[in-house]
Amino acid sequence: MNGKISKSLSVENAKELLNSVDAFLFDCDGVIWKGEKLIDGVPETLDLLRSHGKKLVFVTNNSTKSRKQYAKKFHSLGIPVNEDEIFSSSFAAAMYLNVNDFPREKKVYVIGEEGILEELEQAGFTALGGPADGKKNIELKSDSLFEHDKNVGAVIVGLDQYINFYKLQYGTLCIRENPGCLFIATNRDAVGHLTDLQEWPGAGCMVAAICGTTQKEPITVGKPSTFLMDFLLQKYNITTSRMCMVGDRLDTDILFGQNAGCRTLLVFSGVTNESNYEDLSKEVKPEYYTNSIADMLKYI
Ligand SMILES: O=C(O)COP(=O)(O)O
Ligand SMILES: [Mg+2]
Repeated sequence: MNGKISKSLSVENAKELLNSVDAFLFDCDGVIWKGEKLIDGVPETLDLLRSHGKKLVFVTNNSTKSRKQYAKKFHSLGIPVNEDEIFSSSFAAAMYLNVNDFPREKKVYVIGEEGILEELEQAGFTALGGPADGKKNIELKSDSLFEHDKNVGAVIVGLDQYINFYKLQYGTLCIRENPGCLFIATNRDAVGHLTDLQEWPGAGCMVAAICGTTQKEPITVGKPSTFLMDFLLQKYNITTSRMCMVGDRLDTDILFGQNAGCRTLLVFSGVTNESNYEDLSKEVKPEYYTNSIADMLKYI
């Protein structure tokens, strides 16, 4: 909807949107929850949409969990969601290697958390790094040489609250010294609502660190890349023009929706709000915007 004027969601257009869409694609952080806390009215809204026969799908850039771990989180918050309704950037990273025939005898170094490791393992890949390297310290001594595995053929970088100098050196050496080593970013979100009260550094800052050391740009598999859309389309026989992407970030969620040909709805319950919207929406404009998905309860 670039170039067009964005509209505030209202009784009239919410009904039109509902009638012309078969699936709602929801971003998670800032739309469904903030950290461990559900956003008000979300379970009721999802129930309402399901009662109208809509398919609900969850597309998250947060790579710290696998699809299985996300399904558990949804259940613990009282929302019944199946693993196959979740499309996370951790899954995207493993699938990128899969569809590109990454050799199973090669290894993958992970700057990130458990979610990426679980998805790699499920896809049959051997991973190194991740949380296990979170407590490793470096001592910069004149005679010490940092050894890395020459068999690492890909480095995946995602959100990592335990990022350290050891992981930065490991990932950097693999990309710089192992011939053909891939540099994959799960996503490049600047910040995210990892807790309910404030925003925290997003995967974009971990990715930027490795861009800085290697002077290379990664392959990004999460939003706004439409890589995950192929998997979604394999599962749901719905044309993208009858899907609506709902998110709190313009440069990932809304752009992903637009890149894929979906309708788009921006919500002000996460990183974009009424005060920064004007500034942030210069390049990417959603079709609709509203305070929270719970507004649909009023409009539908
Ligand atoms: O927290 C992040 O990195 C982004 O996650 P989201 O795509 O669910 O908003
Ligand atoms: Mg979000």
